[in-house]
Amino acid sequence: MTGVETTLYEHVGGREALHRLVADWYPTVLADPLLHPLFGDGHPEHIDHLTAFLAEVFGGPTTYTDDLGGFPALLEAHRGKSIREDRRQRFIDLFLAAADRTGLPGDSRTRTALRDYLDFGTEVAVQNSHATADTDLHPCQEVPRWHG
Ligand code: HEM
Repeated sequence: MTGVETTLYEHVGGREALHRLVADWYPTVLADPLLHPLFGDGHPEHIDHLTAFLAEVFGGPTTYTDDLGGFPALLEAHRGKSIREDRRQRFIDLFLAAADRTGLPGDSRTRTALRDYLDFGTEVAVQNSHATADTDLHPCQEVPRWHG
């Protein structure tokens, strides 16, 4: 967006705010009857991995790409999961609820970016989760950078 000086990452409160959000969201995913069958009892490292991924998407440090496997790791995580639309929507709803609970800024820059990115990112995850060949994969083949 023209004239905006800060990255989205800085604008939303940096790693601390994103970590707070993901750490609040993850237990609600594990406790959710619709999502539990997919996530099982979870993996504690998921919180740090998703935090790093979102930080990178929003213009923060590139830790996910540099140290955590980058886009190939993300692809691998969703491969074969056959994510259904109702589960995709629940994933988003729980994320937005956690954003409210943890006090992520309520301004339109933050909320528009969050909603738009979640719509996009979950579409990518869903498509890739159904792919049986590389040609079925979503065309976005890298960690996206979301400018808002
Ligand atoms: C914005 C959309 C999404 C993003 C950014 C995202 C990101 C991630 C990341 C970073 C990981 C961990 C990979 C690693 O360990 O490096 C992961 C794993 C996973 N994701 Fe997603 N994801 C998205 C959407 C979804 C959706 C919609 C579902 C299902 C409803 C889903 C289900 C899973 C599952 C089941 C795992 C494995 C978790 C585990 O190891 O315990 N993801 N995702």
